[in-house]
Amino acid sequence: MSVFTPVPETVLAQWLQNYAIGRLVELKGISAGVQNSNFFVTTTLGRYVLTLFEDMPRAELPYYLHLMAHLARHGLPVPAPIANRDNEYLGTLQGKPAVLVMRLQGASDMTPDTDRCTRVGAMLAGLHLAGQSYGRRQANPRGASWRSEAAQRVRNHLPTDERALLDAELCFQSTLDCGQLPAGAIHADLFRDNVLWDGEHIGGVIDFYFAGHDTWLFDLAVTVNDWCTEADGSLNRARYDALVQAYHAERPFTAAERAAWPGMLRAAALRFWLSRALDFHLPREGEMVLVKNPHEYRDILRLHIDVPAPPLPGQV
Ligand SMILES: Nc1ncnc2c1ncn2[C@@H]1O[C@H](COP(=O)(O)OP(=O)(O)O)[C@@H](O)[C@H]1O
Ligand SMILES: N[C@@H](CCOP(=O)(O)O)C(=O)O
Repeated sequence: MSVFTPVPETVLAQWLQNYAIGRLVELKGISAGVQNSNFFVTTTLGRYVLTLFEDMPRAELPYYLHLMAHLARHGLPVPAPIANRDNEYLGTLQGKPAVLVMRLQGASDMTPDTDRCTRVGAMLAGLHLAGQSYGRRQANPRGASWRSEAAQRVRNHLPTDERALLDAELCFQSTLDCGQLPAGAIHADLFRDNVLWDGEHIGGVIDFYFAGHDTWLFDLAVTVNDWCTEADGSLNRARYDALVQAYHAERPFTAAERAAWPGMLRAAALRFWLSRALDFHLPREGEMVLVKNPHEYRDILRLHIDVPAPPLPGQV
């Protein structure tokens, strides 16, 4: 369920007068997603998605919206936010910060083949390169300091074996130096459900609300952990090779990145193990939150420790 805040049609019709996109034809709540209230909005001029931000700080929202606008301007299939008549992306609706973005074509694919992994790898490299000229900067909200803090909050709720795994992993992560790795604006949550396929093409990349400044390699590791793993957490070699080679062809890896890769896959697995374990053990009160299985990411982490992934392509 993703409509936490209802929006009556009469209220939206009035609110749309702040925009130049015609009159309201249809409003429909969207049943996917876990963070915000989302609606499909059709007007006499086009199709849009309305998002009401439920608990994200208003001050952080311009970073995400301007990043989406920047990437769309660079030709990436990212929903461009719509400016209102005051030339602002962010408005207020039902007391919540609210934005309209373009509705993109397509549907997500939870069982992608190697061709789709190739396209995602190439698109992610393009997203990183286009992000180099983005002028704003905001730290990855789920970066290294969040991970340490989240680990302390969840640690005592874990069974003994998981607590030992967490302590050992935090200790390992604290030895890694990411200072030499190329960094910039990253999506940070490029899961299969955040990519819409329109035939063989990527019709849309959505949900930029975990984006931030961090290493490009972290973004790639998040993507590989979701797109290239089997149900037991092991890597699917064909999808893995397709995705990382396509990325490398657009934006070649550096030596420092190749050295950091095994640790980065672990950092990315830890990030989602922690957020899911927090949602599981310390659910946010009063919200209808879809809790995803934390064990999936605990197991991906364990497998990266036991069976390091094949090296990234490039000169040794
Ligand atoms: N710009 C868009 N174009 C088309 N569909 C979209 C767009 N934005 C969101 N959606 C649809 O809405 C659903 C929920 O959006 P999402 O951003 O994942 O929500 P949440 O922020 O709550 O996790 C997506 O699965 C997708 O079906
Ligand atoms: N991709 C994350 C959860 C983030 O939820 P989203 O619906 O906003 O993408 C996970 O799988 O844990």
